Amino acid sequence: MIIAVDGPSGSGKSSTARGVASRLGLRYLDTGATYRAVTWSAVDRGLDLDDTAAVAQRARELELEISTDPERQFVIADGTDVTAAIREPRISEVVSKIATNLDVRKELIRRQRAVIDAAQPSGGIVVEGRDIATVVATDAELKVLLTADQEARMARRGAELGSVTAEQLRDQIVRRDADDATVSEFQVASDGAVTVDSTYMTLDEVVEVISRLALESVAQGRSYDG
Ligand SMILES: Nc1ncnc2c1ncn2[C@@H]1O[C@H](COP(=O)(O)OP(=O)(O)OP(=O)(O)O)[C@@H](O)[C@H]1O
Ligand SMILES: Nc1ccn([C@H]2C[C@H](O)[C@@H](COP(=O)(O)O)O2)c(=O)n1
Repeated sequence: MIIAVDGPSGSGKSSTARGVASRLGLRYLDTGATYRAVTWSAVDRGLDLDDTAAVAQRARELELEISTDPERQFVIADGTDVTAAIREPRISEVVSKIATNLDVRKELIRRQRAVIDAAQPSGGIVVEGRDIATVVATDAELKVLLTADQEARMARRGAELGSVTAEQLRDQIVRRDADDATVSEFQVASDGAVTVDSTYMTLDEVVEVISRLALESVAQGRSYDG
């Protein structure tokens, strides 16, 4: 089974997808972490991030190991544990440049699909990002567009980051979504996707709703099979 969770920044995709995977005993893939790892590597090597060919070459060459255990997440890039480093503001500020590089996307989508395929024998995977339902795993059994209004998303990110200015928060949420939306459609639900608006829901409630939708889609699949 594949559960796709897409949506804008700060809507709760990572926390929710990880929670659903833990609850249902599935694997979990944070596709944003793959874009962040390439960004970390390009910055580490001092590449010009506007040099799309050089950055795409880096994406193809990077040795990337990403955990799909929802209880123990890590990312290793060329032998370095970058789990924490890829979340630093210096990476968040520039990651959209790498995520809008179409050759980088091609390479990372190929790798993401390989991870998804590898998870199938163990029961399935919850995959979160921006283009999972529309590009990476169009055959997902359940497609969720997870939203929350902009104020709620900015407040959540503010609480997570601590002391940040309103301008920094706006950059993290509004500017990044605008840039990312130039290459992926994550602001309206794609065909067959269910929209879950988490603005007034707790994290536990969102995990509960999506887990229930997943179990219902499995039950429905069984009855179609006869
Ligand atoms: N329903 C919720 N209610 C309140 N806080 C939430 C909820 N869901 C997630 N959060 C909190 O909001 C913050 C952002 O959540 P998360 O990182 O999961 O979002 P995201 O959509 O994956 O963001 P990004 O795409 O930018 O990585 C986290 O601190 C998380 O704990
Ligand atoms: N499937 C995906 C996943 C992520 N992105 C972009 C969006 C951000 O610019 C960056 C990091 O994502 P985050 O960790 O903040 O969710 O990668 C994308 O374009 N497609």
